[in-house]
Amino acid sequence: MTAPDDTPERCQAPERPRLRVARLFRTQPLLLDCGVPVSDVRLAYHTYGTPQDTATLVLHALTGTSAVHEWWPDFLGEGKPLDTGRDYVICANVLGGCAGSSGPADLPTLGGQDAPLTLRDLARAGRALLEHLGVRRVRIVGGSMGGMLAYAWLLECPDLVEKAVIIGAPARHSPWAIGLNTAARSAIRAAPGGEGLKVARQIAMLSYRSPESFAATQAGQRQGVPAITSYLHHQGEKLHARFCERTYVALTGAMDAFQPSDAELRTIRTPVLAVGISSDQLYPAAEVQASAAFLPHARYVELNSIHGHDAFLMDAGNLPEQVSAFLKS
Ligand SMILES: CC(=O)SCCNC(=O)CCNC(=O)[C@H](O)C(C)(C)COP(=O)(O)OP(=O)(O)OC[C@H]1O[C@@H](n2cnc3c(N)ncnc32)[C@H](O)[C@@H]1OP(=O)(O)O
Ligand SMILES: N[C@@H](CCO)C(=O)O
Repeated sequence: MTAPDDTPERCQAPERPRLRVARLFRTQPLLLDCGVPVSDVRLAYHTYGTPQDTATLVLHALTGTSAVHEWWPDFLGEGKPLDTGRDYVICANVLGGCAGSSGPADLPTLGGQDAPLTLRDLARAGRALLEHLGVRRVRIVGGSMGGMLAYAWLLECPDLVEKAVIIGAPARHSPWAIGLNTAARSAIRAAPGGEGLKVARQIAMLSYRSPESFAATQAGQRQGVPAITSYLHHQGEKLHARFCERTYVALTGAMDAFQPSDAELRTIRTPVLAVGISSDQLYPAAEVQASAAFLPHARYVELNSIHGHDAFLMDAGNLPEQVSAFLKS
């Protein structure tokens, strides 16, 4: 990863993707929904393509980063939905994240605890980044947490959003999703310092794939233990090496607390493409479809894959073509 800088790239097209950091809310603080004001917020971001005043904004998943080229190669590039030959593509690590943006350790506390963040807080911080970059209108594309955050953008910044693609995400968390996050946060609180985060990732991984996916990829033994056991340990170690437990608690808390009403969802006038994933155990396709049904201008399509929730990242099928067609329409 190259060193970040805070220079908006107005005059030249970037040669290689580069992490930049914008410093926002330096004169006027961001007032979080919990009532705490935050000044001098850092948002780390990548841009792709030539700067324009209309952009495509990518909203990453829970443990994602702004480096879309690293995690979504099927979607980013010339002729792809995030068309670097035609569009100005922006992705920022969310407020509260741990990939260059201001995270819980940088933010003020509330009653001695990390100040709770909301998805609307994250959207408001993102809006300030767009202003910093001179962007007036956006098409937004988000998967998983990024899809829920897209709902927050549609409610918080309807004036900015031209259209939205919401992949593998409901408008609000079900008891099932909150329950999984509760168990993950309990693990972190029971074993702070890393071991709990590893267990949290193991729990989450079981909801990100499917029984059929693991039967296909993790049958049998590996080094004397069931392959799935060794796989989950490996995934726990991997997340521990790249993620922060306070961010995990903050972002899962923000997702769980986001509960827009049916009436609020019906006010969304923006055209939306909602995508369910046939084998999603975390956010069942029917739940994604039911959320989209509240939106007056939503179309629903389904990605068929055995690989569960993570299919949008690893087994996208013809979804890139469908997203391209929607964004160009
Ligand atoms: C690649 C990145 O961009 S990660 C940084 C940014 N992260 C994000 O944006 C979040 C979104 N990305 C993700 O969640 C993930 O990267 C995904 C879903 C796209 C892919 O997950 P992966 O873990 O790479 O894929 P998969 O489930 O196939 O696991 C492969 C890994 O498990 C290891 N593995 C597979 N089976 C086993 C097993 N039985 N025992 C031990 N290890 C195993 C592989 O060796 C490989 O390890 P490595 O990643 O250290 O090379
Ligand atoms: N696997 C993705 C999806 C989570 O929703 C991540 O780790 O962020």
